Amino acid sequence: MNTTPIRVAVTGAAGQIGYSLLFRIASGAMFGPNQPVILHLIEIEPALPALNGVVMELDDCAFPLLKGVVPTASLDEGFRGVNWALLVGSVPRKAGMERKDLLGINGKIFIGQGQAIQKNAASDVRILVVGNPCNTNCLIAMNNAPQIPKDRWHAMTRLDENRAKSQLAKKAGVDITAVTNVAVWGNHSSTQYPDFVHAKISGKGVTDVIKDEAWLKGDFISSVQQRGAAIIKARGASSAASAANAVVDSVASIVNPTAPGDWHSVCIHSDGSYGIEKGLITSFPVRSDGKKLEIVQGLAIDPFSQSKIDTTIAELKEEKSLVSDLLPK
Ligand SMILES: NC(=O)c1ccc[n+]([C@@H]2O[C@H](COP(=O)([O-])OP(=O)(O)OC[C@H]3O[C@@H](n4cnc5c(N)ncnc54)[C@H](O)[C@@H]3O)[C@@H](O)[C@H]2O)c1
Ligand SMILES: O=C(O)C[C@H](O)C(=O)O
Repeated sequence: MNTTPIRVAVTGAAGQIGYSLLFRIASGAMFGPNQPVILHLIEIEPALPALNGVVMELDDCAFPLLKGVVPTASLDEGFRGVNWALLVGSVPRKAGMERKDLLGINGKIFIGQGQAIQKNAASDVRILVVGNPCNTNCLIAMNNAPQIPKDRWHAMTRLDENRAKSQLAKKAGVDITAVTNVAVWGNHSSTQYPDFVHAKISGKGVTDVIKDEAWLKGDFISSVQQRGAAIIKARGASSAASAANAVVDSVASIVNPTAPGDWHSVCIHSDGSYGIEKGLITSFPVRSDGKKLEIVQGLAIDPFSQSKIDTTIAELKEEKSLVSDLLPK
């Protein structure tokens, strides 16, 4: 048992995702069964009464690994000394909207949060942005915290990876664990490219197992791209439990070594790999050695994949230009 707890800040802690996420972190699902945690729960002032109810429920779980809870509306207090900052708090889209339509409402939240993380967090802080549009919100926070190394910033496409795996497993009639090497490229948006070309089923290329190329190039991609919207239509609210599960998966895959030969998807600061503009927060296939992430290099990108990647990167550039006034010069 480690004796020093990891301090984890969660913004929007009284929201839908928060309600699924906090209990998973406190139970040990994110950092393992021997790692104590202290939760810093950040909400806006009007949500503090609801947050108080969530804190009561956390108490009532008597989690052995939960060594403290700090509920607050103060960004300074909330981010003080934290090792991880999970930026969930922001407004979800409604039916008929694209995620980038939220930039005007949500973008500015990430200026103050980036600044407060830089001022208060532990020197080893790592950040995962979930609130949409998560890539560009992460770009805003990162650029407002220039002293934090760029490789600490992440935005979430693990939900898309998990969705893609589930679709491929169903189509091939195999267990979900047989599907590996699923890369999501680009933006967490309807332009993202879930890459079936490099994905594997039981170690074989997906195209050797699923012969229906029209499905792979058509319904597979669009169903992953549109899954968030389909859930909003069906539930009247955006995905929450599956999103929280993807947050747990994302962090666990960053802090633990990746299985040999496999990779996962997360959005990180582009270093120019695969010709993608430096500095954009872009989803790549990544591997971890338990300490550091690296972009998987050397994948051959065929013309079909390249055109999909070009489209999603063009959208990220467009989003960046829309928020230029939120990025310090
Ligand atoms: N990246 C992904 O894969 C993914 C998946 C699902 C949802 N999301 C996004 O996550 C976000 C949260 O979704 P939800 O369903 O939990 O929404 P929700 O409305 O249920 O909860 C959001 C919470 O954030 C709080 N909040 C708002 N502004 C805040 C601020 N400045 N500081 C702290 N807290 C603040 C609200 O009070 C609310 O409690 C949305 O933007 C949604 O689109 C992303
Ligand atoms: O689609 C949304 O707006 C919510 C979330 O980003 C999702 O992918 O489910």
